[in-house]
Amino acid sequence: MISLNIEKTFGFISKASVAAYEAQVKAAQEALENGTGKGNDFLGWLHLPSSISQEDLADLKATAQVLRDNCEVVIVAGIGGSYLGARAVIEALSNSFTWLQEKKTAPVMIYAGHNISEDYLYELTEFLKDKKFGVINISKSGTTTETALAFRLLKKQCEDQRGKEMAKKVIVAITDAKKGAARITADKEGYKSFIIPDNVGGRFSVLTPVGLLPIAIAGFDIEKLVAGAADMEKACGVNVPFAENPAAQYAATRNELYKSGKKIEILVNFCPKLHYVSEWWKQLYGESEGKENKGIFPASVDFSTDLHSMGQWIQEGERTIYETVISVEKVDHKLEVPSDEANLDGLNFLAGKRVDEVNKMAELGTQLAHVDGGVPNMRIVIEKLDEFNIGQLLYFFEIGCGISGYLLGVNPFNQPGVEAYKKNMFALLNKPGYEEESKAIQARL
Ligand SMILES: O=P(O)(O)OC[C@H]1O[C@H](O)[C@H](O)[C@@H](O)[C@@H]1O
Repeated sequence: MISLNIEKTFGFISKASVAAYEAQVKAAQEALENGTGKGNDFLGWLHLPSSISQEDLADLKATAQVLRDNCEVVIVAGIGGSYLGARAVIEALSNSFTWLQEKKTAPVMIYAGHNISEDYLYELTEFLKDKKFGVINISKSGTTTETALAFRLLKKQCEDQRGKEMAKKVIVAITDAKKGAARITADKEGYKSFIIPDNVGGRFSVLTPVGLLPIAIAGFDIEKLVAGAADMEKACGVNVPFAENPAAQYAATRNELYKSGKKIEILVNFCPKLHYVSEWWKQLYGESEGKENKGIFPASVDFSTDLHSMGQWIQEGERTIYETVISVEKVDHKLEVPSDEANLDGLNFLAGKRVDEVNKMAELGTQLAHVDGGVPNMRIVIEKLDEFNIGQLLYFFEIGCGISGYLLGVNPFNQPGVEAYKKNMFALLNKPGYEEESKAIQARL
């Protein structure tokens, strides 16, 4: 079970000030539960874990098996909420060198449609030339340029390389039930498709087919992932007392820190496999809260790596930050530091110790140093990196985000600001329908 420790924020904010959020948090939880708050048409994620059926999972697993049987490589084409959740889970659970291993137990998962780099796409299509590959085209709106562009290239290559019939088998669409170009293409081509429910926004969609299908293809147990999330759904339920509800505590603490001038939350890990969990978290909190000229800026670092790059800033830079550390209790493997007679590197004081013990002391030492340096610290402890625990972590952050957004007073479920760059890009590229905008933008250049 995930636990949250906020003790090391109390030198900066008081225990009483966090406790004072109880009523407000309760109101936020009830607004979520009763669908009476802002953005209430996007609450499909709230009870998603407990409502996923065995049939849903069986359908996903069957499709995953088709791709596993027919592909050496699977491209997950999507951006933002349409790829980060899958990537976060897959990378957290995979061997760090999985794509370099000779004997593969699952297709190699590659991501595309999340940038517009010509070199990235060229190099990808080159790499795929002699590969049996499949594609999952993931886009809720079905109109996102980055993803649509990559999919256009990949679809053509897949059909040319593998033939129309096989392409039909190994291309899957995950999109809206009715709207958007991805839906039209999937229906016309006869692709297997899954629906992203209307009331689940992209950044909350990891437990829909958006995340579950790629995760199943990569060989992970989606049943356990969902079970972990469902467990957290209970642990963070509206009837759980404030002091015992980790998501309520997290939401209250971060809002109080924000009020006290801590404008930046840095999500910290000591395990590189969690890098994409942080990327997923940044979208979740950034898009949900960064609006109306307010919102905590979500940042992230991978320690101890970034202690050697960002550590100086965190220790002694502007005191507007706090840290939330994801601490993994148990590692999967055992590796001891060997003893060396010559001891030229002076490391014999570590001989016989587990590498993880060194890492844990780095973690503890960092926490104490940063708190001494004026950085409040929260700790989320998860038992280990497996499907159940990751499922818990995902839902913890989702519900924490819903509550936190309501405490902040914004609509956590829209993202109007994301359209500004798209409008300009379409105007600059002379997209039909943008004639006026094109003229106006040209006049500014
Ligand atoms: O799934 P899609 O409709 O392609 O959207 C993909 C992503 O891009 C959008 O611009 C939004 O800002 C994100 O919230 C979304 O997750």
